[in-house]
Amino acid sequence: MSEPADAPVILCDEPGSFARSVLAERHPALIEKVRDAFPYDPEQHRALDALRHDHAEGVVTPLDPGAHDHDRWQSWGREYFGRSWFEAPFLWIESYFYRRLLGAVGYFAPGPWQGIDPFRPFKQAELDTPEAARELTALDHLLDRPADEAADALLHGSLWGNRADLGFRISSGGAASSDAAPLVADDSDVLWRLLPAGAPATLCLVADNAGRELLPDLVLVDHLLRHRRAERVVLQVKPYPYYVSDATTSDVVDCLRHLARAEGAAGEAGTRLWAAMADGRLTVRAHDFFCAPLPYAEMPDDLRREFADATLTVLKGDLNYRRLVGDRLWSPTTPFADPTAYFPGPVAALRTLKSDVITGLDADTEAALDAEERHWRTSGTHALIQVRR
Ligand SMILES: O=P(O)(O)OC[C@@]1(O)O[C@H](CO)[C@@H](O)[C@@H]1O
Repeated sequence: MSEPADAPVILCDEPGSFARSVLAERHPALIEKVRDAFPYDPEQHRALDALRHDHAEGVVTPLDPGAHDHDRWQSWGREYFGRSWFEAPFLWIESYFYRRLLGAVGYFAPGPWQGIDPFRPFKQAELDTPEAARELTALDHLLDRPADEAADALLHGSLWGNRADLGFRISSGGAASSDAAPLVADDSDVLWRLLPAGAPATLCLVADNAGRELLPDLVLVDHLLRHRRAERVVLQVKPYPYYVSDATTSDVVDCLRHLARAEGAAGEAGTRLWAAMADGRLTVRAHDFFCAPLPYAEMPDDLRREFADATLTVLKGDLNYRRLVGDRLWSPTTPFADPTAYFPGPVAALRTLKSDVITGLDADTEAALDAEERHWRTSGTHALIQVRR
């Protein structure tokens, strides 16, 4: 079994590794996708060219000294500046890549492009797909079922919604789905015991992707509030665009509007959620730490207090999992409770597997996965619900 001291931090220099492929293939493709999606000016094109070149062949350079977050990144990245992008820890360099991409298109600098989300067209297109429409229509039947049965179905909808990750789809050739496989770990009974109906629970939901992941997340939130499994829900999103499709406050607004305008049960859920925002039962927060290149073990005190005050914190998605347990090559049978022992309150991970990090499997499951599929850790075809009380 791996201990933190001997579970190696994932770097990007290992030939053939998933982390290396993200840097070598996913990031350059994303730069071009963003470039094609906007009528950028010559300066923005030059900045994108420079980022692409540095990323492939150059070294990691610090932010411009005038950048609002220069000092923060200086302290987070001191040891990686001046080295190849491929020598940095995977978790750190991916966050820095997104920070630099936003910088290249002028997201942070005062001027006409300030605050224009370069990923917005992709996130919005998600909402208008026939698949998204079908998922909302299906709620008409689902929400008629007994509350516990509906709760389970909505929990799974939110879990598998995590496949709707646009970064992942850039490198998986667009495939977002296959039939849902049995979960590789399933603590959903523990999760439901932490949220019994009628108890005054506060749920903290740390969102991941916008669009087709956030819609089922919001429908789940509506169900928990409506059936009194939660008295209050705090939805934590990113303070700025990140990892392509991660949800920001604007994306929450887009999804709530989309739901509220829908027909049938989806529209009713949207109307209830709109009201829950107005009366404070549903709150949106966007802590800076959610875009930091750090594991949750290094969270600041104010966020630690928020998590400590929640009855349960649910972390959605693959990146949140990496940050929760640490972006390390754990032995898969390392108990989930070990690397999450520091977390200040009960915590659940809802995640489809899209990176090498995994803990909490039993030995038989690990053996079956190894026998069944070479890339089970990164293919996005497996999922888990893990809980540490
Ligand atoms: O957090 P999410 O949206 O579930 O997944 C993010 C992701 O696609 O991006 C990283 C590589 O770019 C991996 O951790 C993971 O595969």
